[in-house]
Amino acid sequence: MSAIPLKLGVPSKGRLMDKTFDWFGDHGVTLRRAGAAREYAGAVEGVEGVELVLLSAGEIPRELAAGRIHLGVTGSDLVREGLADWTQQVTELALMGFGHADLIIAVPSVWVDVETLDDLDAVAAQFRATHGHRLRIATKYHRLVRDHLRRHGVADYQLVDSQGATEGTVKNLTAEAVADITSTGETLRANHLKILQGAPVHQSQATLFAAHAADWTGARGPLAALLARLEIGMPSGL
Ligand SMILES: Nc1ncnc2c1ncn2[C@@H]1O[C@H](COP(=O)(O)OP(=O)(O)OP(=O)(O)O)[C@@H](O)[C@H]1O
Ligand SMILES: O=P(O)(O)OC[C@H]1O[C@H](OP(=O)(O)OP(=O)(O)O)[C@H](O)[C@@H]1O
Repeated sequence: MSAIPLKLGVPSKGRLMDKTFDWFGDHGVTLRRAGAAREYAGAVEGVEGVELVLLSAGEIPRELAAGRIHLGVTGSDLVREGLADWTQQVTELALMGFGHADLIIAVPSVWVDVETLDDLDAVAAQFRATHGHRLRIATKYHRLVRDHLRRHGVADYQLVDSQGATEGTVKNLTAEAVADITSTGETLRANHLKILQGAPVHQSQATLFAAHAADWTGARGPLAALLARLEIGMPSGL
């Protein structure tokens, strides 16, 4: 059997999976899981030469960077966080219009004097003098939050790693503030946190990416056919 030239990585479960399948279906390309329900293999109907690879949304940035998949669907936040210099490693082919979430910074609602990043900066300097350690911001988005705070001149803080239930860290006294994804805002409200005013750190949505490091020999034909079905222009430089 000859190797399938173009590999398309899509989320295998979680929030983005069903909507990814629907998005391709709406564009005339049927993605189908192959084999048993728990087998992470699949087929693409309607375009020749495209193999479906089912992966966790969180792993897709790494697989793109390594060139093990040619195309991948994942949140724009995960690519920016996971890949240093992401524009050198992938090209955005389509913003898919679902999986919207904002990466924001939030502080306790009772901090009535803190509404903006400038206020946070002022409080952070005071905090260090009073408590003997820097104000702690819990997050799993280290790269994006550091870059954002650097751009806004906030320096007197430390990040503490939180890979889940991040909004609980303030109540648990392991952080004073959080930086996390929100969509409805319910988790923040339930944990008595408020979002700082101003633009979010990042506005994320599901995005179709192409990998620069993939072997495109033999894959450009299937890519052209797939992009024609999706009504996306052929990117330069692949
Ligand atoms: N509350 C939310 N509402 C909408 N989108 C969200 C929300 N939280 C996270 N997301 C987005 O969903 C994507 C992550 O999806 P998901 O949690 O399914 O992936 P994951 O972390 O790789 O999960 P797993 O590894 O368990 O499969 C991210 O791009 C993120 O921005
Ligand atoms: O604004 P909301 O609609 O309330 O959604 C926000 C929550 O959703 C995500 O958590 P997820 O469910 O992925 O769990 P996690 O704590 O493991 O990150 C995110 O980390 C927030 O905690």
